[in-house]
Amino acid sequence: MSSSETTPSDSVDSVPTPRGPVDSSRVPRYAGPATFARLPRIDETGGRADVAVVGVPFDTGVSYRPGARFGGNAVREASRLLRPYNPAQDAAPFALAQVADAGDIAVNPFDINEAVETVEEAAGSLLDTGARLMTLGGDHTIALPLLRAMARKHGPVALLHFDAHLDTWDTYFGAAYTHGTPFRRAVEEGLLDTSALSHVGTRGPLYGKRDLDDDAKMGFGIVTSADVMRRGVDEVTDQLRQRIGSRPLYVSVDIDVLDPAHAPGTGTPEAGGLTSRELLEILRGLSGCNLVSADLVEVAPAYDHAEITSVAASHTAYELTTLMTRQIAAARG
Ligand SMILES: N=C(N)NCCCC(=O)O
Ligand SMILES: [Zn+2]
Ligand SMILES: [Zn+2]
Repeated sequence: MSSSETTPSDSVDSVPTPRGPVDSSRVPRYAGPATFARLPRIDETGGRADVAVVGVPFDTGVSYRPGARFGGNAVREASRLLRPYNPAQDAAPFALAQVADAGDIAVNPFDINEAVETVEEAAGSLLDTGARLMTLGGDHTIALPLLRAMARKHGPVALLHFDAHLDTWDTYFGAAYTHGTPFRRAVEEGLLDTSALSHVGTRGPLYGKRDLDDDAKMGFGIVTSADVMRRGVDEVTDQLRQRIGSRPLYVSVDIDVLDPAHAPGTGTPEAGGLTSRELLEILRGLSGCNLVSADLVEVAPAYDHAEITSVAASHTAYELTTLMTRQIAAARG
């Protein structure tokens, strides 16, 4: 397929021209194995990527429906339809910097502690090459080792967390590492800049009012899904941007932030969520933020229909990737 990939012409001095996606006008987009957006595998770019898309097929941390271990590959399949120019951000993301698919991290499904260590190590190795990460989960447990790797590189990071759930609960069945607890652990470990923590899209029943009190004590601000509906995307995005400022920013998107009408394929669905249009617009509004890496988690394709969820997820990852490549290109001048 290498003879049919798009070859962007606007290379920057001393930076190799990025190798782009397979050209879908010459090779049918449904042909061949799936990589994210039909981009090259990282072994096809000499192990080099400015943004590495990496899968984490792991769902041992879930409290309800399993299946997010298949999420990354479902997103890759759905991403075959993405195109090289992103009009909403006026950018050709894969021409601005090298985005490559780094494959999957092979994590132990029978041992959460070991899995968490494996993710941290693999993420750290990719970050050490200079890449930013666009991680495709997997359940939300993986945000903890990803944030450990981020903090090691950047120090405590600002967090923008899109999710129906707080994910700052303490333990489930006595277990500290679950998909409902990563951000409490991250605060406890000092991985986050507690002056810039926001949940967006929060909704649904809680265990008690104390969940909110604990969350606020950790430093989180909450923009509920009803806030997005009442105040609108622009006002909410302005507020989030002010809170983030120029800090290194990590974005974690749990696909259940979307209403089940927009993302049925997930393990812990909650009614009354964001539309995919709202999510994509808020993300686009982050342009200029110092986005150091992002994850997209909790896609569970067994509950999906007509790829509704994985298509929304692929577009979410596309907007996040575009933000990162724009920033990389701007820094190169
Ligand atoms: N989907 C994520 N990440 N967390 C949901 C935890 C919901 C619960 O079982 O209380
Ligand atoms: Zn959630
Ligand atoms: Zn979550």
